[in-house]
Amino acid sequence: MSATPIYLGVVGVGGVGTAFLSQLARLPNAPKLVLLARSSQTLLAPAPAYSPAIPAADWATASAAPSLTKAGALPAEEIASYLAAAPGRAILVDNTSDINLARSYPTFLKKGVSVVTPNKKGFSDDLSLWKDIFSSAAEGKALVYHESTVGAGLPVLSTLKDLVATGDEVTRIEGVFSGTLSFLFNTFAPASGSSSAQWSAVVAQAKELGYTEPDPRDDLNGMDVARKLTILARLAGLEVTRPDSFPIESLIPTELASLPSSTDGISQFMTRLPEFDAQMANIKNAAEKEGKVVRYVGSIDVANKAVKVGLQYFDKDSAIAGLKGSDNIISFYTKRYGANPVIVQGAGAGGEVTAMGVSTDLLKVMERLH
Ligand SMILES: NC(=O)C1=CN([C@@H]2O[C@H](COP(=O)(O)OP(=O)(O)OC[C@H]3O[C@@H](n4cnc5c(N)ncnc54)[C@H](OP(=O)(O)O)[C@@H]3O)[C@@H](O)[C@H]2O)C=CC1
Ligand SMILES: N[C@@H](CC=O)C(=O)O
Ligand code: NA
Repeated sequence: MSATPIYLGVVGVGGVGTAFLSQLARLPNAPKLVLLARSSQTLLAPAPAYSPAIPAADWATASAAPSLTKAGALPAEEIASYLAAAPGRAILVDNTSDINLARSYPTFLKKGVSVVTPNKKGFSDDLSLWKDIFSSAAEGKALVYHESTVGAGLPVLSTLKDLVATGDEVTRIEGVFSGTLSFLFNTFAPASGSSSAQWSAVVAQAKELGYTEPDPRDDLNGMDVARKLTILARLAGLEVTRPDSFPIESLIPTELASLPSSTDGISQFMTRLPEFDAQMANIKNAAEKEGKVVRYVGSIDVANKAVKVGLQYFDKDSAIAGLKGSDNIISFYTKRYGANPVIVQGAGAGGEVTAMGVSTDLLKVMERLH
């Protein structure tokens, strides 16, 4: 472990952020938490001493302490300058799903501030941003880790990176990449037994359990899966230009597609979704008529540069049909492993398991920073 003092800024204290802060409080040699922000408030350890630090275990109570500086939302540039000026190495943990914060990663990295995040946006948007993030990291001698952007805390990106780094050739990646969609279909259309659950009620349950994106429409419209496949495809060597550069099957009823992307739009969507339960029941019944179940899956055919995201029927005794809860299953087919893929499987959504991936990345950055 590096002897250099390490200073941490955390943005986002929702489901993942809160779980991360409680894991941080239990880490041995935890870095000093000197900045903590949510959408409208920022808490800072006063510069130039960057002391006292914010107690991770008790940040909500400590936010009233006069020894800490309080501010409203700060521009990303200001957060980057504050962290870069700390008397040691600094790390930003972005626990939001904000594209604008993600677009400013190059600013942090060029200033030498490393980035750890479960936020998919920066790594799955324009290819130019992906390239900018990694060249800025090299320029600023900073590190970027984003394991929880695919499969939450499951070792998906580390497995793929290890395969590629050791010279294996990845030919195909396929599976179930959404914890929310896995939970929805496993509950709504189970492979064994039957379910009378309505689609909209299960969507509300997934949101309640913290599996969905801050806007659950990002799960139901397939974009969350498309973003994950974009990240995997890029790590496997494909230059995917954008996450919508391939066909994506949406489960959003057409009648609700134009609701605004605001908080009000989310609640209108959730309120009106039950009107369309029959549409999803028809999809479930059509699969059942063939003795199968329907699941939402994705695949990357590396040689043919083809990415696919959408619904597919599966035999009831298949591994995908038999998944439980929010489980993801990701199969890597490679030259070295031949016909039997490397498979990573387990919970693919939820605050604690996602935060575990963020904490693991934080430990890796702390070990590797000089
Ligand atoms: N939940 C899961 O299972 C998984 C989530 N992820 C990713 O983790 C990230 C967080 O998800 P989750 O915790 O569920 O989301 P939540 O909606 O629960 O929390 C989001 C947090 O980000 C804050 N926030 C949003 N925009 C900004 C901003 N511009 N500046 C400062 N703070 C901001 C919100 O502030 P406020 O509190 O003020 O509203 C809130 O605290 C997302 O990128 C998601 O894709 C990845 C894998 C799994
Ligand atoms: N909303 C996402 C969270 C993890 O990436 C999902 O359900 O998979
Ligand atoms: Na992961």
